Amino acid sequence: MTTTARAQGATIWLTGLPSAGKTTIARLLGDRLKGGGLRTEVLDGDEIRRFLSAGLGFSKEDRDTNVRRIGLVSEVLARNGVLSVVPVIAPYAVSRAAVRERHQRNGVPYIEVHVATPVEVCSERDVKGLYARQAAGELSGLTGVDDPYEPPVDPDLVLRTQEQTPRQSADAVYALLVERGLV
Ligand SMILES: Nc1ncnc2c1ncn2[C@@H]1O[C@H](COP(=O)(O)OS(=O)(=O)O)[C@@H](OP(=O)(O)O)[C@H]1O
Ligand SMILES: Nc1ncnc2c1ncn2[C@@H]1O[C@H](COP(=O)(O)OP(=O)(O)O)[C@@H](O)[C@H]1O
Repeated sequence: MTTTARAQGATIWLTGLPSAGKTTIARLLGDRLKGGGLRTEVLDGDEIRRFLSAGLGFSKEDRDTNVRRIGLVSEVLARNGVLSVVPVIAPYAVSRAAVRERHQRNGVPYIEVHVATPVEVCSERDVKGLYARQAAGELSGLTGVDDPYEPPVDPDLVLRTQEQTPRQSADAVYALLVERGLV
């Protein structure tokens, strides 16, 4: 088989706070990529926590392990020609750097998108009710509230979703992929 630019995979990692918009954007982007006939996977963080990362919690160590595992799965997919979209918080810079470095070492494209929705907006959206539960004292260690989120220092793209529709956010990621010759 001849390798063409269109057969090149990549990891597209969407990092950000709970309710920032990662899943919504990943699904819209995934649908658009699949609709264009491209091999695409959206790695669902919740599903991974049920299986591959079953038993892991939300300590720094467990989150790091979770992110590195997902990074490896995504890299394997990407080096086999899949556009792998990863909507996972990945709160620690060191974990994200480890995933990026592995990709770079192995020549696999890696795109980091910061879904940079402010915590005030995320807590208003509160899709899963986590912010309310934290405020009610029913949950602790919520990313961005009483657990760290280290914002990416040099992401490939920053999305200010509070100023965009979900479609506009997904289109911005798609445009970056076009610019990088990945679609
Ligand atoms: N304490 C705490 N902090 C953050 N998130 C929490 C927590 N407890 C449960 N959840 C839910 O689990 C989802 C986060 O899983 P991730 O695998 O993306 O997180 S991590 O990268 O390992 O930190 C995350 O999903 P999203 O809301 O889609 O981001 C939450 O719904
Ligand atoms: N520009 C945008 N991009 C993504 N989501 C948005 C945007 N504007 C509003 N939203 C809304 O924010 C919520 C984000 O939820 P979700 O995608 O589950 O977040 P996360 O996966 O980061 O926890 C959804 O209800 C979505 O409709």
